[in-house]
Amino acid sequence: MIKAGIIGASGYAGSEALRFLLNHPDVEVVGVSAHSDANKTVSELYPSFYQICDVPFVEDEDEVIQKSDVIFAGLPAGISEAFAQKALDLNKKFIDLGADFRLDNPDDYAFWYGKKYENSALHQKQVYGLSETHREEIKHACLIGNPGCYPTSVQLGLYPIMLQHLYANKHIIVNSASGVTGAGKKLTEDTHFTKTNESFHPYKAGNHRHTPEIEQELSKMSGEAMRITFVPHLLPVNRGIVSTMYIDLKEDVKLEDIYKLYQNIYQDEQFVRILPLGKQADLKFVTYTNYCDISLHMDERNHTLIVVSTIDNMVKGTAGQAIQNMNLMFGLKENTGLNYVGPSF
Ligand SMILES: NC(=O)C1=CN([C@@H]2O[C@H](COP(=O)(O)OP(=O)(O)OC[C@H]3O[C@@H](n4cnc5c(N)ncnc54)[C@H](OP(=O)(O)O)[C@@H]3O)[C@@H](O)[C@H]2O)C=CC1
Ligand SMILES: CC(=O)N[C@@H](CCC(=O)OP(=O)(O)O)C(=O)O
Repeated sequence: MIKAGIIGASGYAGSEALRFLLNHPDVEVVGVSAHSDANKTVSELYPSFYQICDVPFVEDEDEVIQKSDVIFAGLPAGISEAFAQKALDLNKKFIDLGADFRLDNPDDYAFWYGKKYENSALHQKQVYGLSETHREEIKHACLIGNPGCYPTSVQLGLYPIMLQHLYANKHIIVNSASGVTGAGKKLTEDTHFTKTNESFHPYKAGNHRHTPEIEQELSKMSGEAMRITFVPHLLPVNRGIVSTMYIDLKEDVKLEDIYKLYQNIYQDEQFVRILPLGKQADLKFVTYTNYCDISLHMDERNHTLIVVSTIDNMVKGTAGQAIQNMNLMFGLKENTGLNYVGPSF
């Protein structure tokens, strides 16, 4: 059995990782940590765990790190470095659900997150954890920067286009909408029920911190410096992301050929489903699952491809992705513990 621990386990990302790990046949959860809720049991904080996980959160992250073979960190940006270093010193594997090991360029991290990489040597070991595009590196990694939720949906939606250079220009417009769990459990003025319910609005338009992560990875896929204009929106649902991407295509590229290309590139990927032409990706059918559903559409008049990509931000966008990566790191079948079907209605 793999011994797994979660630090920052009282947050949304950490508790979602716990939900999946408890159902994983090859994992034993050996420790969970939290600060404000230290000494409360998991089920006191989250009643869905009642009689399933009644252990208390401990305050000391080191205790969890020492007991575990793999540590999942669901912490705010800027505090994972020291924990990751401790884990690696003890030959453990570390999967960071936050943004501290995603960006290759320290200047990008400093600019977008307002913090510096303190331990440069540690960042040489980081591997970007989008399983479908970095599989071989992930298998040998000890330190994973699990992708952001929006970047996961966008990259999976654009990967075939990037690989085949089907874009007419290197600038792509991306509109995304996320459920409110994306903002974490801490209540803010903008996440009050009264403010989100029956509303829908953009935020951080053209200025969201996932922009450099998306550009970094699209550029690696295409081998060219890609740029995006990214506009996230807050959707009054608990879970789910819908990303809509608009790509001006090279001449003579047809929708049917693009559909075949997507089918071909994703044919062995269980968690990426290319919907038949004419169907529309819908977040309802991926919620609570590790699936990413993609639909393809053509604006014929402007020769613009429209790609719609949907995921559950808490699963393929966070915890499910992290467990998919753990499976790869430990040589398990990649879908172990992740075979959930979404709701029918
Ligand atoms: N929600 C989502 O959809 C996604 C989240 N992520 C990332 O995952 C990480 C966690 O996000 P999320 O779960 O949403 O956030 P939450 O605010 O829900 O949880 C944060 C967790 O971190 C703990 N924490 C806060 N400050 C400290 C500290 N100084 N030292 C130790 N623990 C601390 C909190 O515990 P306590 O309050 O007890 O201190 C809590 O357990 C973030 O980096 C986020 O960006 C990534 C992808 C998607
Ligand atoms: C709806 C909502 O607020 N979403 C969050 C997503 C953040 C997130 O999860 O991003 P990291 O993993 O990079 O921290 C946001 O826009 O900041």
